[in-house]
Amino acid sequence: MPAPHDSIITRANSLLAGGRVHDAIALATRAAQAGDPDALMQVAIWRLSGHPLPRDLPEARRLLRRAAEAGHADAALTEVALVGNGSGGAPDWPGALALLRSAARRDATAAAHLALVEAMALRPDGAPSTLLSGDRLSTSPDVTRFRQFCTPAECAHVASAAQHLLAPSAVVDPRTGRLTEHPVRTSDGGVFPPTREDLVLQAINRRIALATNTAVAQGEGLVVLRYRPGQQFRLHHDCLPGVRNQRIRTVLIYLTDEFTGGETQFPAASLTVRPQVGDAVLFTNTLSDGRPDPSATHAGLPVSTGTKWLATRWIRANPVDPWNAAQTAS
Ligand SMILES: O=C(O)CCC(=O)C(=O)O
Ligand SMILES: [Fe+2]
Repeated sequence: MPAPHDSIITRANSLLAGGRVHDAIALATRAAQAGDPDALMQVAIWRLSGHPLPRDLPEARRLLRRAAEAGHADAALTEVALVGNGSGGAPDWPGALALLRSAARRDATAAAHLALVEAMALRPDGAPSTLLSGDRLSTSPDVTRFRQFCTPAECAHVASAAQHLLAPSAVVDPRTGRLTEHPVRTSDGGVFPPTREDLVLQAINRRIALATNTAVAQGEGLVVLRYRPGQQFRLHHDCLPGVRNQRIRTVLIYLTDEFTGGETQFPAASLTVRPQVGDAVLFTNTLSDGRPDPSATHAGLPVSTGTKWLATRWIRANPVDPWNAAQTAS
């Protein structure tokens, strides 16, 4: 028997670990129905992940709503993310912003997000209200740089929001079972899942959509990479082998510039881009017929000193569903 002071969540998780799935669900669901904020959040997480309950995004949103109303700060932020990015309903920027405003009255994290969003010039749908203009650095490959695409405060936010997502890009060697260095990318990195797309990130994603003349839904989840001295992204192409929905464009946003080395290089154009904080580089990976453009091969050169932080958004030919990873891979 678990100790009586164990939380419902601890008890539900130990029931799950012991294979007593029905008992775990019954315990947490009962507590959620009684209005326990942690239980509401737990059942919402199960509804989002699809384990041990079937995925049900609208139901997850209803549970998050009740948890947020009961004062669960993380539930409130998750609800804001889902309302804004259209998980379990149509994307609703004004609705998400109103929820963020109300969360910001109680929660410092929400208030910090709101301050960053309020400093942006946005249309009612969250897209930038100003035109973005870039400088063409090369035509083959097609590379454009947008100076100060993000403010230093936005860059700092993206990097710090990504801290808990970072994992070494090591892979398991199938022969030895041991972790070994990824053959191409030695940085640490992570992808923001839809549940963690706060409105600062969503506004940046909308800005990227405008700059690339694509729909927000064509973008894969924003990736953040951190390169320490010696780390690099060796020469590669962003197109994926054998997929129908190809990565047609890439946007890189330099989140820091207090480092040496770490330039982005496009050998076919003899082009080397020196990162400056907030600058974005947009390039096209495919030719007009949709096939990969060989000249778009590029590298992130090794960092010599300091730490390079980068945000990458790979943009597909057609919308991707962030809740369906299999679809992203094909
Ligand atoms: O680190 C860089 O400058 C390049 C990153 C890159 O190629 C990518 O994220 O696809
Ligand atoms: Fe790349």
